[in-house]
Amino acid sequence: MLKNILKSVREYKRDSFLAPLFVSFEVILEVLMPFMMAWIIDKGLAKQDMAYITKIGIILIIMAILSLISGVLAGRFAASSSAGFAKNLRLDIFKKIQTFSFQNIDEFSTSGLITRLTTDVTNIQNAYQMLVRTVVRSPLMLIFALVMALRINFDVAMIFLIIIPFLGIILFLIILKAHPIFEKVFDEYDNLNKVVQENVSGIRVVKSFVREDEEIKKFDKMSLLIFNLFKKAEKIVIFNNPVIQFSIFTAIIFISWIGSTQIISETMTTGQLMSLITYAWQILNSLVMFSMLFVMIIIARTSMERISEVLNTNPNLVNGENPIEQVENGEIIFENVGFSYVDDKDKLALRDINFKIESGETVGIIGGTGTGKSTLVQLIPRLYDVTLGEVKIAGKNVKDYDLTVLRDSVAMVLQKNVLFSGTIKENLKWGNKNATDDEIIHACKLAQAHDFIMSLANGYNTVLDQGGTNLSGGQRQRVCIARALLKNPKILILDDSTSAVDTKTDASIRKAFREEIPNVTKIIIAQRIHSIEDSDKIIILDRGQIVAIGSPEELMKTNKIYQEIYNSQQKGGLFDEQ
Ligand SMILES: Nc1ncnc2c1ncn2[C@@H]1O[C@H](COP(=O)(O)OP(=O)(O)OP(=O)(O)O)[C@@H](O)[C@H]1O
Repeated sequence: MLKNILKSVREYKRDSFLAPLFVSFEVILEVLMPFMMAWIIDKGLAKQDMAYITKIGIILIIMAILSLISGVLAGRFAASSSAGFAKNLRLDIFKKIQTFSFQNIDEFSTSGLITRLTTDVTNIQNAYQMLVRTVVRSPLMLIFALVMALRINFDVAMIFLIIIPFLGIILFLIILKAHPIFEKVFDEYDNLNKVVQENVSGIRVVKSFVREDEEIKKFDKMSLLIFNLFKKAEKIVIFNNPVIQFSIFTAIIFISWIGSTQIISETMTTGQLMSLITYAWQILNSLVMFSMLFVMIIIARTSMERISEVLNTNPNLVNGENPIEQVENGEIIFENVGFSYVDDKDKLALRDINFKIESGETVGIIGGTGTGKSTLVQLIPRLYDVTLGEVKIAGKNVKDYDLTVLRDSVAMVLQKNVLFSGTIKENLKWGNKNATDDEIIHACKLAQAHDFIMSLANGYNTVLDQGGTNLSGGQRQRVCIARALLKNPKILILDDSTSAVDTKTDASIRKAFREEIPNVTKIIIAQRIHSIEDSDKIIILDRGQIVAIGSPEELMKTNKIYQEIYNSQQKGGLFDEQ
């Protein structure tokens, strides 16, 4: 886990090495200073030797300045190495997420991935910064101060050898108890992010349903849960400070008591006692720092586990060996296809799906909500892989194609398609980054988007807000269709993508498709039967299975479900027109 994450340090290895190096200089100087102060007291003051006091004083000042410079440099390198490491780590996670399949993303959840990219990386950054400064500083300070103390007075300094292992055990117990709670905290962070993400992206719906109070309550509940978990974890963690303080103050009292009796009996000098007390403080300091580092490591360990989960996940949709580099035509075959979102053959969202679509055909898919229409079409460009059976395009299993080639040949306008911030033209160019203005206009004309785009003050250069919220639902759908057309696909799938477009424009889009792109296989999922009644074939889905398949005329004659839908919508249509 650690190795995998530390790979992201890369070009910041030098700074990560320099920080502890300067920390070591700082520690050596800090530990030597009390020793020399003892000389001033014992040798200089006792003999009233001003020249000696001045000489050692000047050396001490130089050492203090050098220690300060080392400290500043160590801080600078620690900050740059940790910030750089975090930057690389974030990029590595982001890159990995780009390789994920829909299924991988479902497993982690979008909010889970956002927490990993933000909070978790920040935790690791903080711990790393502390680590490069403290990992050398604390043990070095502890060992040097201890050695110096033992050198001054072995018997008195023995007290530290009892206290340090005692504190080590306590710290270990604290980690053991606090770690599982921090783990829970981060899971709750995922949920908090989910609430925020849902609320912010759906703020218009929240407002139109006057759900602000409920949303605030939901958020408050989540925050309170995190607060309580943190409190619980901190209650355990906070315990280490008083324990350390108590132990060290006991040591200082003990040293002062023994030390003063030894001064009286002239087996110890005042300077030595003063140095011993300073070393006790340094030991205290390094233990406190060490315990803080431990707390950070407990938090960071949870974050590291969560991040390495992402980094270690192999995208479950990858190219096979020698992938096919070209899709010949738009013929689609489903053979005994079954699909489960949870990869469980007993929980199939689609079962026994068999059909053939000839290249260039227009096929409509209808069925009630949740019957598997979107699921079925997502198997064509391999957004998900089948659980059972095979999906073939132009006679070859979709798994045998190069993924990029496959997805370039299958343009899909998803039900929840999004536009990104940028101009309309930039969004359209997602379909083909080399598209000329003429090609863009042609695609927009086919999608019946050109006229409304031209009516905007800045035409194709109109800047869209995030999600394209400054366009109407129907306008957004048409831009998305044009974007898909620009890919020059062999197969075009519209997943309920004209639902917000008026019936007349919808008919014009279909007419344009028929006339202008006759060789492209078109699959249209629709709720309105009008949107598919001129298809070559219609597939009716019910509870994940095909219940009928045939031309609209055949179905009208033979299929009860189709007749019912047709008649009910026909009535609705007449009613609308009255
Ligand atoms: N990402 C997912 N993870 C788990 N289950 C899912 C996921 N997406 C859809 N499902 C489930 O699969 C089934 C089919 O959903 P699908 O979206 O294909 O239906 P649909 O016919 O397109 O519905 P609609 O017309 O409402 O869009 C539903 O029971 C749904 O709950």
